[in-house]
Amino acid sequence: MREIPLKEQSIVLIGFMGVGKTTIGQAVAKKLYRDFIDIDEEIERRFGMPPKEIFAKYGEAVFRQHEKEIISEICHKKLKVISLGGGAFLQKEVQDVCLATTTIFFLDLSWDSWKDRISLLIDSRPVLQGKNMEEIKQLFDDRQPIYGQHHSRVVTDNQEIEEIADYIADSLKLAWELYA
Ligand SMILES: Nc1ncnc2c1ncn2[C@@H]1O[C@H](COP(=O)(O)OP(=O)(O)OP(=O)(O)O)[C@@H](O)[C@H]1O
Ligand SMILES: O=C(O)C1=C[C@@H](O)[C@@H](O)[C@H](O)C1
Ligand SMILES: [Mg+2]
Repeated sequence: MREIPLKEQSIVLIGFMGVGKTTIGQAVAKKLYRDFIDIDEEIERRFGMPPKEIFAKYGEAVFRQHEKEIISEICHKKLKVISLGGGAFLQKEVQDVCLATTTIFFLDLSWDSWKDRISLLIDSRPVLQGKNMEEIKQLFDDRQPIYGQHHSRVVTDNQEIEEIADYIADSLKLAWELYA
């Protein structure tokens, strides 16, 4: 398959759950006049239920299989901004298809900042259910290496959503100019 030119590649946001992929992805899409696709919302639309219910009714493996298939399909589309779910990059096939077809930004938030956000996440994120803080920290640490494969890393501690989105949009415009 022919390589997608840099400027036309979809932008993919990765990172641990709750770092802001969905929120920031929406803002980046607006700034770049692109369509926004959130993979969790896409899975929810196709199943007619949110990830938490899919996990409870069908199990994580079924969720991951659909997540992988949907990402493989959507990454080949041009000119989108795509936010993945926090665990999507656990799958090698997802890493490979995103690296080959898109420009990937890793949203990097420290544990100290992330833990202050937990009340916003605890009810809706199935992988946090039933875990104590120590176990959640372990999950946070265990998952960091999977986000190591990316094209650009953005440290998001103490940054407003709009500031992060501006940074991503501006750095993309610079890269498109430099590598045109
Ligand atoms: N930079 C930020 N500053 C303050 N709050 C933020 C920031 N980014 C995101 N949030 C808040 O954190 C919460 C989680 O954000 P969001 O749903 O975008 O995370 P996510 O990375 O998409 O998570 P998931 O991996 O579970 O899909 C939301 O309530 C959002 O408003
Ligand atoms: O980090 C995870 O494993 C997940 C994050 C969410 O975005 C959802 O994709 C789902 O709740 C699983
Ligand atoms: Mg999200």
